[in-house]
Formats: sequence, structure tokens, C-alpha cells
Amino acid sequence: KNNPGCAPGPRPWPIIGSLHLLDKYKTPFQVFTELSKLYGDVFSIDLGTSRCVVVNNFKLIKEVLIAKGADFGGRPDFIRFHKLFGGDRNNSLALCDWSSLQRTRRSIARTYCSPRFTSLQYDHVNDVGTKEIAVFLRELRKLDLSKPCDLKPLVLAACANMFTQYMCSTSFDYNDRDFKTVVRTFDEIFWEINQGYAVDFLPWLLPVYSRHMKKLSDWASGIRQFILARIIDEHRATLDHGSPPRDFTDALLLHLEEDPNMNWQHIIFELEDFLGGHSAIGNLVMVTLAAIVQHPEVAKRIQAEVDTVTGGKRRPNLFDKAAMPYTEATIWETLRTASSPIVPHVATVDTEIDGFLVDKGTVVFVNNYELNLGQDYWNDPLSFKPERFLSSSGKVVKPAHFIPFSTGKRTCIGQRLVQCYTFIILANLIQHFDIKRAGNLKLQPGCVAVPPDCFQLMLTPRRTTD
Ligand code: HEM
Repeated sequence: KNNPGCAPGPRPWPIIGSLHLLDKYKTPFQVFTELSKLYGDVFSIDLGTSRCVVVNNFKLIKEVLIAKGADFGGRPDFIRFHKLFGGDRNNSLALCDWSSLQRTRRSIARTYCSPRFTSLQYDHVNDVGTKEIAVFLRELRKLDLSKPCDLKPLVLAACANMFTQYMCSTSFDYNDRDFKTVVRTFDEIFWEINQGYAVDFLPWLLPVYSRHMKKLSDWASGIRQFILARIIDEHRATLDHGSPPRDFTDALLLHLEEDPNMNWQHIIFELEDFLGGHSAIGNLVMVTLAAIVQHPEVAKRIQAEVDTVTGGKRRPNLFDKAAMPYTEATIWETLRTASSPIVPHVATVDTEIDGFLVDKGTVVFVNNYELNLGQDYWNDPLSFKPERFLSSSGKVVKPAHFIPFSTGKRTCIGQRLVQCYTFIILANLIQHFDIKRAGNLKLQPGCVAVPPDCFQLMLTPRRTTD
């Protein structure tokens, strides 16, 4: 029964609350939109043992994320999140509660993970990306392209190398066994984090999930061993305390010595977390390709754009992005239609949304699916149309309600890297190949992840100068 003053919502069943309602559509966010028509733009819903509130329109979403961001800085206490981060989700940047430690971790990351357009870091991102693209294209040429190919492992390896080179000044051979395993494990984790499980809301189901939980802990420790042995050890041995940091890894190690609040675990987890970001980009590239093969006219327009900008004589790089608005718009349109969920927030104090009481500990779901695909926000929202992000003068424009990386104090730290590396990979792939589908494209709505073993694609080389 709802407390007076709390937002209305469906009457919960014993034990499971309203969990059974979430199965009605392919994504829980579609269910949230349906329920908001019955109960209003902010409604309460009990999911298992968790008291939750769902916020469904842009005005109220801004109230939660910006105006009252300080009241909603926590994250849900799912057991899976603890297992993935050495037994404590507060080791994770995305899944921890807000704290002064989190403020420090975000600020160390900012210089490296949010490079500004005119900065040296931005040049460096470009340099790393374009060098790795050369390796990636060489690897692609080794494949038998007369048959459908598994592009995902190569895309992920390229993304992983862009990240390790940029953040740790090192990269790996695509056939290095340990590297391949770690890239695959990161991808398994990315898929895992994008799935919802009953045990998140019904923790007493834990014994049923014991093997699954062990798998998560094992994944995490495998990754940690690789990062320690193949990246951090060397950095520690060659760290020059008198010089500016060479990269993000150095910056973290130097910070460890200066800041009594940071310990060794924090450093390793922060590096691990950011390196893991490459999986998000690799998956976004795959989802973008899935959209493009279903809309061949989009690939044609990207090819026309890249051919004009490069004159067909060189590979595109980040400094071509401003002259390739359609390619950039295609990435935004993919982010809109894929509609990756915003990580749930949690109220850290007793507070209110739109005048309704929200108790401390309440999980808050931000219904960004509605912002991305709702009739009230877009014309013809279900169609894939990159040009919706282009102004009449051909510049990229994004409406204020479009927040694929969220907004406010917990906004995505990796969003600039996402825009840079997704652009480089996509522009180069489409420049060099005609890409067609080769069978069923397994895609999950409301999700920017594709399964670790996903669809294959047909790649036909175009006539280019290299
Ligand atoms: C497809 C690409 C990506 C998308 C759509 C995406 C989206 C998001 C969203 C929606 C959030 C939640 C913000 C909130 O709770 O209000 C988030 C958080 C975060 N993202 Fe991303 N992200 C992507 C890639 C990346 C990458 C590549 C990195 C790292 C380099 C990264 C690092 C983070 C971190 C550290 C947080 C947690 C911030 C915090 O809780 O304080 N993300 N992201």
C-alpha cells in the first residue's frame, strides 16, 4: 500500500512486488511508459524488496539529475555489482555511491577521458586512433572476405588497443592469447551489466545464482591479473616522480602518493573501469553497423561524405569530423534508437520529486527510453533517420531532451572518447568496405550491447588508395 504523499503506482504482489509486470514488453522501459499513462509521470513501483520510483518526462528527469542531483547520487545495491568489483561495488566508478572519493576519481579522469577539442590530449586521441586503424585494416585484410565474417572480436581488439595505448602507452598483438581473453571477458561483463536479473531485486534467490556469481568474480580477477602483470608493473618500474605524467596510468600512480584517501585498490579499479569502456564503444560500433546494413542509403551517404572530405586519397581522422556531420549524426541516431538505459540512481536522503515524497534508499529509474523514442519528443520516432540531427545548414544539432550519456553530477565520463573513437572506426570501415548483412541481426531493444557472439557481416573491399 502506498504511503500518503508518495507517488501512486501499481499495487504490489507479496514477495515479488510488481516484478511480473516488467515482462510485458521487450524492455522494462516500455512497461514504464505504459504505467506512466495510468499513474502519471512519476510513479512508485515495488520490485521485489526494492522500493522504486520511475520518472518519465524531461522536466522531472532534470529535477532528479540536475536540480536535486545531490539527493540522488547513490546507486542500487545489487549483489552482481559487488561481485564484479572485488566484493565491493564502491570500487566501481559507475556503480558506487557518491562520495568525496568519487569526486576525486572523476577529477583525475577528466583530463584524460574528456579531452577538449583544442587540447594536446585531443591530438593524442586522434594519433592513437588513426595508428590503430591502420593495424585494424591490416587485420581485416587477412580475413577471407568471400565469406561472412565475425567482425566484433576485431572491432573490440581495435578499441581495446586504442584505450590501452591512450591510457597506458601500450598495445597488444591481436593474436596475443591473454589479450584476446581479456577483451572477450570485458565484453562478457559489458553484456552482463546490460542485463537485468531477478536476483537484483530478490536477493534471497542468491543460492540459485551461486555459479553465475562465481563466474562474475572469476572474470573480474582474470582482468585484474592481466592489468597488473602486463600494464601496471612496467609503469611502476619506469615512473619518473619528477616529470609530468606520461599518461592516465602515471597520473593515477602519482596521485596514489599524494592523496592519503586513495589506496592501491582504488588505482587498479579505476584503471580497470576506464579500460573496460572500450567494450561500450566496440558494441556501439556493432549496433551502428547493424543499423546501417538495414539502411543501405545511410552507408552510401557516409561513403559520399568520406570520399568528398578525403578526396579518396587518405584515411579520415578526428579533424574531419566537423566536415562529416552526416557520419556523426548516424552515431547520434544509433544512440537514440538503441536507447541504452541510464544507470539507476538512489535517493541518499528523504526527498521529493514533483512534490511526491521519496524515501532515502528509493531506487530511481530515469525513463530515457521515453526521451529517446517517445512521440512527444520526435517526429516519426521509430524510423532510423540520421538527418533528424542535421540543421537546415547541415550542422549537427541535438535537442536538449536528448541525453544518451545522462546529465548532472553522475553524467558519463567517457562520452568524448565514445564520440571520437566511434567516429574514427566507423568512418574508416565505411570508407574501405561495402558492408551487408549476412543473416539474422540479433539485437536487444533498449540496449547498446550485442551478445559477445553476435551477428556476422559481409565485407566487400571498395577501391581505395590503400
Ligand atoms: C556507448 C557508449 C556509452 C554510453 C551510451 C554511456 C552512457 C552512460 C550513462 C547513461 C551513464 C549513467 C549516468 C547517470 O547515471 O546519470 C554512464 C556513466 C558512466 N560512464 Fe558511460 N557510456 C558509454 C561509454 C563509456 C566509456 C567509453 C567510458 C569510459 C571511458 C564510460 C565511463 C562512464 C563512467 C565512469 C560512468 C559513471 C559516472 C558516475 O557514476 O559518476 N562510459 N555512461
